[in-house]
Amino acid sequence: MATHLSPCSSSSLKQQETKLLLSSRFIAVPRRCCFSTWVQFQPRIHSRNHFQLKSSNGYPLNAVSLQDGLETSFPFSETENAESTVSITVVGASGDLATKKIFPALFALFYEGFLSEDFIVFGYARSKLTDEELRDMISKTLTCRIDRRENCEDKMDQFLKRCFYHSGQYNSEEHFAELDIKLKEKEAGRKSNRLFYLSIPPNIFVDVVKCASLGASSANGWTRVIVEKPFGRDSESSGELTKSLKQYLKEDQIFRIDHYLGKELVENLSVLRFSNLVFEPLWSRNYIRNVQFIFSEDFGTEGRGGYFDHYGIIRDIMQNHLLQILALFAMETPVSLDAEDIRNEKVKVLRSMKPLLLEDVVVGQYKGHSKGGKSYLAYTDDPTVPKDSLTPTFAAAALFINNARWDGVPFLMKAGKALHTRRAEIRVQFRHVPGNLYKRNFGTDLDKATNELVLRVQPDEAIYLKVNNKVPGLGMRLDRSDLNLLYRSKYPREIPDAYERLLLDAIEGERRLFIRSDELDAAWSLFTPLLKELEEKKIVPELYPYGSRGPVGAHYLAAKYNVRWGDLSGEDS
Ligand SMILES: NC(=O)C1=CN([C@@H]2O[C@H](COP(=O)(O)OP(=O)(O)OC[C@H]3O[C@@H](n4cnc5c(N)ncnc54)[C@H](OP(=O)(O)O)[C@@H]3O)[C@@H](O)[C@H]2O)C=CC1
Ligand SMILES: O=C1O[C@H](COP(=O)(O)O)[C@@H](O)[C@H](O)[C@H]1O
Repeated sequence: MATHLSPCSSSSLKQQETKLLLSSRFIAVPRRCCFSTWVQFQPRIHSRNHFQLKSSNGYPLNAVSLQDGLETSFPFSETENAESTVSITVVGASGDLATKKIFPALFALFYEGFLSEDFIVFGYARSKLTDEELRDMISKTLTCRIDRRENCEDKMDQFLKRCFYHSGQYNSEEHFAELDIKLKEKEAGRKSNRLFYLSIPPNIFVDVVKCASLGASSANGWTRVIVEKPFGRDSESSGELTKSLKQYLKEDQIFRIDHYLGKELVENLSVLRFSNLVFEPLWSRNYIRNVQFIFSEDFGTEGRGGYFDHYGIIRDIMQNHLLQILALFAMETPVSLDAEDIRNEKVKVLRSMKPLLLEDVVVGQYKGHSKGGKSYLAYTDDPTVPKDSLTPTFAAAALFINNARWDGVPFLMKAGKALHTRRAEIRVQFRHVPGNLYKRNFGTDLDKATNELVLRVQPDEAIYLKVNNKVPGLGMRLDRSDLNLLYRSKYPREIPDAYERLLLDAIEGERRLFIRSDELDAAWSLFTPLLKELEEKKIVPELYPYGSRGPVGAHYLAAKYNVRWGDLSGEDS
């Protein structure tokens, strides 16, 4: 990774700490440090400068050591940090994602002290709004942490004062040049670091990148662009998108976001695996019988039918969120926690996957249903969805990794809208105990006795391991229990939203949780042939009632590989 680190002895650390107390120019960074787990767990004497920014991998990061996309690089010192500004322009500011997720995440970062004193937020969209109107709109969706409400109103006011709006077309370089003038005014001659968040429909990504990069790039700091999914709809369109983006940006300026990578439990997956001796030795075909990645929502595509019908659940959830988790789950140990080392390992896994066959996939679509006196509309009842749409709102798939570690292990995925519950989890089912002495105590169904590790990503984050134990008392009755790390009991503090982590990482230049273009290519290579076949053969999805557990085809698919879906086992359903 192209970072320039300034080594620092403990005595110079002390000098800098003194400097810190004396000079108000250093305010921004120490506040960040106060909340850093790195500060809590890293030794104080560190070979790197301890005022450097902290990234989500727990290491301090020299965030702007390289002017991303510019030819020259320069070391980033605290002095420069104090004299530089960060602006975040949310393009598509009037939209759903921006108001629901991005502005609230920025506020949370500000509230927690993770944004420097000098940050600026700009909303950009076509809607004609004044600064005040933007503030009014945003203020409705800002929330305070449940457990930390002190000064929240004041903080909101302070945050809103740093938010501005510029109305413009997405394909007008001139309008972005006007934004540039406004940004420069706020930056007041300091070095400017600029982050653009593309919270807009994908058909205008390239227009915006072109106009923003030509009209509003930073002249003296970094310019980065967060791109929301979907990154194309198949290998070809994704390749074209990448090519077009790279006309205006370098790869290191592009931050392709997959917000599932910012979720707490997904972050914890690698920690669990690589920092516990009890798990890593088991992490292979020798002990793991199958792995399941499950996503379900208890609501349909209401309000997003127009978008969804063009993509479907495989592109919306499987090709990105679930596949990214699979790659993290199955990758070999990376050389280090550096972004490139981790992404190299993820790409290797993705490229080792067996082509996905139509016979290993089940698709479904929800139909209308009445329950408890309430009627739920079918997917095709949405006026923005064609009546004869074959777009799947549910899919299940069995995937395989052709490598020594995972040969023959089914990796099952299941994703659906309008199901009976909202849930995202990773389930690892271990093999049966060979020659189990207690076999007869379990009856004929040995599956009931296998260990299962569950990472519940949401809701109610938890990691639990199903183990067998003896029921206390005379005799020998066995039972299954959960060794349960329930986050709300162990860590009563509110868990930050995924967008907070990802925005902070983008600001700090940490790319670990963003998708590199070769990862994206590999992900599309896996799904594109299947998607084409589904569409060319006009495969009719199996209908399932709104609010049900999905099509029965998913059970047959699992059964084909001797698997039972863990979420429907009765214990956890
Ligand atoms: N909403 C969500 O929960 C999620 C969204 N995403 C992705 O994030 C991005 C933004 O999503 P979302 O906020 O829901 O999108 P919206 O449909 O709300 O669009 C965002 C803004 O873009 C402008 N816009 C909308 N349609 C068009 C159009 N056809 N041409 C030009 N401008 C248009 C509008 O602003 P104005 O008219 O003022 O210019 C709108 O406020 C998308 O790429 C989406 O796939 C990803 C994950 C979840
Ligand atoms: O990317 C998407 O994710 C959301 C689900 O996100 P979550 O964080 O609320 O679980 C999904 O509803 C949407 O269809 C999809 O585009």
